[in-house]
Parts: sequence; C-alpha cells; structure tokens
Amino acid sequence: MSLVEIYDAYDVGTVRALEERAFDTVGADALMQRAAHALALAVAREAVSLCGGVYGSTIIILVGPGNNGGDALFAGARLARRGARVTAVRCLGTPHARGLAALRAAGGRLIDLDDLGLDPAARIQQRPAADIVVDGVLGIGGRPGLPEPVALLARACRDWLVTTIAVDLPSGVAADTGAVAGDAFAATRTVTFGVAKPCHLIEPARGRCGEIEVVDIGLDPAPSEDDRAGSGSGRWLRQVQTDQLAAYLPYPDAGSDKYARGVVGIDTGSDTYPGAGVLSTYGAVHSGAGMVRYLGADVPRALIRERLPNVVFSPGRVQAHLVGSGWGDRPDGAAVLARLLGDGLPTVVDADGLGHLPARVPATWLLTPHAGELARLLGEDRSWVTEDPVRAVRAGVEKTGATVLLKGATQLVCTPDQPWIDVALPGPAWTAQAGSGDVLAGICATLLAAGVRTPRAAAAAASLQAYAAHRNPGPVPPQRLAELMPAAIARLQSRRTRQLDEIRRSEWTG
Ligand SMILES: NC(=O)C1=CN([C@@H]2O[C@H](COP(=O)(O)OP(=O)(O)OC[C@H]3O[C@@H](n4cnc5c(N)ncnc54)[C@H](OP(=O)(O)O)[C@@H]3O)[C@@H](O)[C@H]2O)[C@@H](O)CC1
Ligand SMILES: [K+]
Repeated sequence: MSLVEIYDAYDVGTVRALEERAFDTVGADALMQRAAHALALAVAREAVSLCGGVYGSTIIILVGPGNNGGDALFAGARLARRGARVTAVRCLGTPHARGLAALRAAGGRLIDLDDLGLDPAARIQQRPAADIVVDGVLGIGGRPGLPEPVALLARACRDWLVTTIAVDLPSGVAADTGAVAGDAFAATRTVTFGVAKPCHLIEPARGRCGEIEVVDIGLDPAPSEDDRAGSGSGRWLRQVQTDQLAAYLPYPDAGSDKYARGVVGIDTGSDTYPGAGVLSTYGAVHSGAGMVRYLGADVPRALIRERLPNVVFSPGRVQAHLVGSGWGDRPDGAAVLARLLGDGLPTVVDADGLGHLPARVPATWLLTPHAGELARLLGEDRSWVTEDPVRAVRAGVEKTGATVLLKGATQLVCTPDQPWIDVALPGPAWTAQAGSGDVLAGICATLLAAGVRTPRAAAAAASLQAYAAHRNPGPVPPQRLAELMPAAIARLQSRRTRQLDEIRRSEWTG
C-alpha cells in the first residue's frame, strides 16, 4: 500500500470503469479490504496522535447503505480488534451486511441515528463521547443533498469540532462537480481510493476534504481513453504541482535580450477605471517581461508613468497582447479585438473585453473570465457556472475556440484538443480581492510573450500568483503581491535548477 501524490482526478464513471477491471482481476472483496485497511491505518494514526494509541480510543463510524459504509465497517472491525471502542451509527438504509457482521464479531456495536439524541430545535447539539468520527455515509454512489436528520448530524459534527475522517469523500458533496448543495460533512482528512475525484480538487467540496490521502488499492492509476469515454462526462483534471510550475516558467539565460524575454502590449484600463490598467501592467512588469508597452487610456497612462518608469508608451513590436480589464463600456472594443485577431499574436482578453469577442478566436487566445463573466458569455446564469465549473469552462472553449482560464476559488484551464483540464495551484482565501484578476491577466500576457504555450501560460500564471500569495500570507493588496512576484520566481528558479541537477545526476549514475 503506497501513498500516491494527488495529481490526476477522474469522474465517477471513469472510476467505475477502473473498478470493473480491478474486480475482474482481484475481486470486489479484495478491493474493499484494501480500502478498509488503508482507512483503518489513517484512523489509527489519528488515534495515536489524539489519544496516544488505538487501544481505548472512542470511534464513531457513520454508515450509509452502500459500499462506502462497508469500507467504514470493515475498518471499524480492524480498529475494534486493536482495542478501540467502536460504535457504528446507522444513518441511511441498511448497512453493508458483511461489514456489520465483521464489526460485531470484533466487539463493535450498531446504534441508530435517533439514539444520538440530536434535537433539530437545539442550537448546539449534545456531543457524544467520540475521539474520532468516520464518515462512511455516502461515497461515489451518493447523490448530493443529505436528507434530514443526516444533514443535522453533518452540522453537529462541524460544531463539535471533532476529528472527522471521510471515507472516499465527505458525504453530501458532489463527486464530479465539487458542488455542495445544502449540508455536507467537513472532514479533517479524506482517504480516497485509487485515484482522486473532481471533488478533491474543486471548491467548495475541496475545502470540505481536509488533508487528502489517495491510497493505492490496485486500480489502474492511468485510465485509458476507453475508460474515460465510457463515463460519458469524461472529466479528467490535472492538479498543477509546484515542481511543474517551476518547470513551466521561462527563465532567461546569458544570451537573452528583451525580445527573448518577451514584449507585452497592454491596452487595459480606462479614464473611468484606471486601476485595472495600472494593476495589469504591474502584473506584467513583475513577472519577468522583457519590456511592457502600455497603449491604453490617458489617466492610467499617467499613473503608470509615475510608478513604473520602465514601461514604454509608444507603439512598436510586441509579442503578446493584453486587453479588456477595466475597459468599461468601450465603444471601439469590437474593432480593437478584430484588429488584434488580424495580428495573429497570442492575446489575453480579460473582463470587459469579453463582451466584444469575435465569433471565433484561435486557441492561442486566452480568455480570463470569472464566473459571472463566463456566464454572460454563455448566456447562462452565474449559478450555472458555479454549480459545475468544469462543464462551464468546457462550454466557454466550445463556444469561442479560445483557451479559457476560469478564475475563482478553483482556477481551471481548458483548451481545445486537450482531454484534461488543468487545475492551478490553489491560492489562500486572501487572494479573493479586487484587482487580483487584473494582475493575473498581466502575468498571463508576460508568459505568452515569452513564448509559453497558451494553456501552460494560463495554468502557470494562476499557479504563480497563488504560490506568491502562499509565501506572503495575509491581506496583501494585489499591487504588493505583484511586487513580491520576483522573489517567488527566484525561488522557483532555484527549485528548477535543483530539479535539473538531480536529473543530470541520475543520468550520470544510470
Ligand atoms: N471505486 C472503487 O474501486 C472502490 C470503492 N469502494 C467504496 O465504494 C463506494 C461506492 O459504493 P456504492 O456504489 O455502494 O455507493 P455509496 O456511495 O456507498 O452509497 C450508495 C447508496 O446510497 C444511496 N444514496 C445515494 N445518495 C443518497 C442520498 N442523497 N440520500 C439517501 N440515499 C442516498 C443510494 O441509493 P440509490 O441512489 O440507489 O437510491 C445507494 O443505496 C466508494 O465511495 C468507496 O468508498 C471500496 O469499497 C473499494 C473499491
Ligand atoms: K463518505
């Protein structure tokens, strides 16, 4: 049994296809026992740290009607055999029969949810004696939306601040979309089997998972195209890792000049909204552009001239364009975009620019909407985007032909002809503030001007901003975060140098 670093996530349909193949080779029982073993280990580790050992710890196992409850009951049996006091609570339907028999044979017992004495009218529920709660109510067979009184129990567990370990996923979250409709459990740790699922990467579900452990139970960790196609929805997400971010960024060498590093042409901001022009230029300047030409309105131009003397204000050669942030209601917006389309250069279209898009644009163009802007682009409600951001970002790509970076708590990058969707490194909640998106658009444009492929530039830019914010926690305003970007890039460059040294060393040592 080994820990797998979380990287790829697949939808439930794909997981079911993998499960079927594994059933054929090792059998369903073996898979469940492996899952239960890994789960019991995770609970035991928690018991050791909270109570000094498994023996004598008090564990409550919440069980639903499916195999998720089966995993939890078999894990409970293992823990009871090691001396834990294990009580299973029947939350929904009939518990997994063999799992329950195993628990009882090991000295555990089953009670009903009613026996916990939860009171719907009480503001604070009486806390049962429990060191650890294991959430085995629903797994990948769960429909979102917990029925009462399970929803009340989920709320109570959150109020009790009890260590909660979710089996596969926190019950109540939608496995494929990451949506949380109504109440859901919030875990301290989630132990998931074989591969991660979208809910482990996408907010708000991700925030309910706590620490995530993907354990190897013998499923193929790399589903084939057939496995994915069979699922119907084909959701394949790839979480950017810090090492990848370090590898994706362009670093100059001794022979680089400003054109090798890239010249960005920026037409953002307006006399009404000058801040967006300033911030997007800050983003471009501080993420490594060789040169930035600001070609926008007069008021932002004057502000930029005061703050960033290295910015050039005359037209000339550029290698990537950035337009749209803070344009407001710009009458010539469509004409500007039509002209840029003729240029054939990679182009970032942000914010108000999205309202002026030509019918089709190339995949080298990058659109950077937040949920509301993507909804407007698609003629949908904002909730249509937030309830299933993967579906929405795909729809944005299909409609426009562009690469789309959907901004928000989880930032997704989708591009035509690539079967997976990249998930940027998640940033701290402090980065949700006015101006973050403008700076991000500037970083995207810099990476494009340096010649980074559009989807990679988008995933790297969003991840870089998150990385810099993590290194500088707290309410740091976006312009200050932009100024902290060079130090973050330097750290990533050192990391990349170490990676390359290791690769060379391993090549030498065979
Ligand atoms: N993948 C793998 O390789 C392995 C997977 N394993 C484990 O199996 C788990 C999946 O098991 P599973 O298929 O039995 O589904 P699970 O979620 O336990 O329950 C479904 C039941 O709940 C019911 N139900 C659903 N939603 C409801 C709601 N809102 N409110 C009320 N009821 C609701 C639903 O009813 P129905 O939809 O049929 O009406 C059905 O009866 C997986 O997460 C992992 O833990 C491991 O054992 C090892 C290998
Ligand atoms: K669960």
